[in-house]
Amino acid sequence: MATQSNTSTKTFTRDEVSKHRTKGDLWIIIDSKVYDISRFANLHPGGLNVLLDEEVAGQDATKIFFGLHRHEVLLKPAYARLQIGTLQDESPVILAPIPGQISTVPYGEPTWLTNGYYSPYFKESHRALQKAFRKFVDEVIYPDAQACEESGKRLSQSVVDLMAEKNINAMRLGPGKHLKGLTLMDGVVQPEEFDYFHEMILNQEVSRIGARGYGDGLLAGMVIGLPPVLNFGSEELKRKVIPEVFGGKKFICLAISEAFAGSDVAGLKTTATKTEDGKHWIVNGTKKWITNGTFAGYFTVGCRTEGGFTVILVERGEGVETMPIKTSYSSAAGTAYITFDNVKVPVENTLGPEDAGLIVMLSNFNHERWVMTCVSIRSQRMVVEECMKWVNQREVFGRPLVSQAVIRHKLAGMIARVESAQAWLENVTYQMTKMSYKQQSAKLAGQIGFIKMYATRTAQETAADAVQIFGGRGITKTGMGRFIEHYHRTVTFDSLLGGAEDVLGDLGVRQAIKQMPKNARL
Ligand code: HEM
Repeated sequence: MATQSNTSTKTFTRDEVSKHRTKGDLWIIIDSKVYDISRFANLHPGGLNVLLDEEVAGQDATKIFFGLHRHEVLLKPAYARLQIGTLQDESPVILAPIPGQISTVPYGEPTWLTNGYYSPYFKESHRALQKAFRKFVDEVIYPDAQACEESGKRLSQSVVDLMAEKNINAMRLGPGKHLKGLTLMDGVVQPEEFDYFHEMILNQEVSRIGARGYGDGLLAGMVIGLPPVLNFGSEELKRKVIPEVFGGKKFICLAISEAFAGSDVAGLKTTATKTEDGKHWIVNGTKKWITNGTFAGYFTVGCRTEGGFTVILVERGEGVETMPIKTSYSSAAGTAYITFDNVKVPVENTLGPEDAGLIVMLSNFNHERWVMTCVSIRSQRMVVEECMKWVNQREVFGRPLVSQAVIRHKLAGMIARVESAQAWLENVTYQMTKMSYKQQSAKLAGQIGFIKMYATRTAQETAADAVQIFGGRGITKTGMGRFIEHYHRTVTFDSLLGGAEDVLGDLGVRQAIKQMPKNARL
């Protein structure tokens, strides 16, 4: 007989539940919770008949349920309210994720976050930032990411405002003077102690959202477009632009590539010519694949000028038009095609030396590639975690999927790849904390090229393996394999943004050969 354990939760015996097993009077048990699906059954996306099966109707359907649905299905309010009680003297084993929680799935977290393991690199402030920021990502960013990745809308202003309040935007530009005097993430880390490991944490935590287009829409344009202003802009320009961007009032993007040319700067066709009085630039041309371009208010633009190449900050206004480009990830990224038609820009907006602006671009490449590497490696880890869960819960031929040797072989490769990439990343990051920016350019450009090449290549291998493990679900946009489908569809972005793999590998080898000692012989 049903007993009332408190005002809202009834308890039932398994026997009682088993009496409700027909169309119109249908109960099931999932993880000790009792659901009345009598009315829902007709609306069930998987159909009515499967619910009337004798192993399901009135029975404990935990195993079969988790073989077919993600846990999040039961957490949705529309479905959660189908629960009418729990089993007497039993409690749930499968607990809902708690915001900020650390995964206990083996290899679901980097070693430094895994209970019982050690790392020489991470101090208390790193751990405090990780803890606070993960909670923020889970509670604030993740729900917005899922909604916008689907709708294609840019991130919500309420998220930007909260990020600004906690100075997350400023932290994403890495350590430096721009953090002075700011309260970072409610004070968990002091500006003067903020280093590249803190920044790595932000990059890696945010990539757990599993929404690649939104991830770039989450102000990636700022990460690559603002440093030229920060490092090469006049004091007056910085005073105006930086607070607006960090404060989330205006967005910025980096506009270099064109349909005509990418990193081949000599081939760019966008021009900037001076007015007769020398007070303005007149900018004409087009730019393509510009992340955050559709909603940016500022554009850091690479232009051909009379004697070379110059970087100019253009503000959205007369003559600037942006159009969305459809790519294989969501338009939440704001990827744009931009036209500049006789746009008048004050010469004070010039960033760095006139006609010698290549240095402005090159100076940020290493940092940009390192950021992408952080993201690529952490996304790979999420795929490892998804696969670990799936192979454990999915049954084939009456046994868990992981009992197949070929599946274990694939997992071995995935784990080895992500662990080696993370260990290398931590080493490179440590070097960054010890070197000046100039030393980094000289000594780490090649290493960063290599690690990005390695990370994005292994990411693609892992994506392909994950699809094989998930089968049809790995190519289905909803349900069990939805993160795998998304990852597999969008993984290529990382391998192209910031330089194609072969180009980066080649850069690394050329740098190494340049440093070969003259007396080296076999
Ligand atoms: C409270 C109970 C249940 C709820 C709220 C529910 C909800 C859903 C939802 C939302 C989907 C769409 C796929 C997704 O987004 O994951 C689905 C699919 C499905 N459900 Fe259920 N379901 C329930 C119980 C069951 C049970 C007990 C079975 C047992 C056979 C079942 C069998 C299926 C099947 C076969 C599919 C299609 C799966 C696929 O396309 O891969 N469902 N269900």
